[in-house]
Amino acid sequence: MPAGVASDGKMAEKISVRNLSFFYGDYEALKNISLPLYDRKVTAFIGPSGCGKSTLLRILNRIYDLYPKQRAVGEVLLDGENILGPGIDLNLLRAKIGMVFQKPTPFPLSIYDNIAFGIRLYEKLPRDEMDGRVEQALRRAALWTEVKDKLNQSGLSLSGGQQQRLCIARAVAVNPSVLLMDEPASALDPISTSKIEELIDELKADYCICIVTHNMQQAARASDFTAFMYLGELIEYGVTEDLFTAPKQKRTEEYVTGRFG
Ligand SMILES: Nc1ncnc2c1ncn2[C@@H]1O[C@H](COP(=O)(O)OP(=O)(O)OP(=O)(O)O)[C@@H](O)[C@H]1O
Repeated sequence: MPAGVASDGKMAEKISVRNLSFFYGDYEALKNISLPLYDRKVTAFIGPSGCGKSTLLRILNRIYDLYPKQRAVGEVLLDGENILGPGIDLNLLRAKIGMVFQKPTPFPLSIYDNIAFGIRLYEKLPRDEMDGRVEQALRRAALWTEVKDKLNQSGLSLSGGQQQRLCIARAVAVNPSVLLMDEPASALDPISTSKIEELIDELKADYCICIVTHNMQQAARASDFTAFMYLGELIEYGVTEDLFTAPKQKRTEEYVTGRFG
């Protein structure tokens, strides 16, 4: 059976978001959202500023848990298990669901240790195996040839685009099954942006990828499915090409054609 296909021949639903609402204190930032996130596909979250895209992404690995007064209601099933429930090991969850932020955030460590640091949290490996894992992660993030001769230099010495690929390498190094990306290319120049988009296209062979983007062309180019959100509601979800060429909702059409937002 091909990867990413369930036993009944359908695409495998890696994450199922079900009746999800989210509150910052009393403010309801997400209202009863339900959608599937398929394995080995890219899903883009789009919508005008403040519609809840980042909030939705941040629920998927429970980053909101770090903040008091933030609360999710509903279910987010990862391989059938509700990750919003009690008793979830958050470190394990964040190893399974990696996250890449808008601004590259390398640790102030060597390139090598940026990758090894995360692996050491979960596994104790002899040096030669660790070397192999670091190389593998850097290759996956299309960075190896650029850094292989300077692994001991600081991650902060790299260009912005390289730093972002280092962060992607750091996320994939712990063998996640889902990658969340919050506007991963918005701080980068056009060449670095297209490298990140190419990389997303390669990585989707192995991961379920969710990407928040303000860039309509990027969503259209890089994603298989798109969710259009507005004021905390999911207005429309579907195959990216359909949503861009034949949107069902008027507000989706206005947004994707640039008439508002
Ligand atoms: N820490 C917070 N405390 C209170 N309200 C918040 C907080 N973070 C976000 N919000 C509110 O929740 C709503 C959704 O915000 P969110 O950042 O998810 O939107 P977004 O679609 O990602 O926006 P942008 O495209 O501008 O990043 C907004 O109304 C925002 O003001």
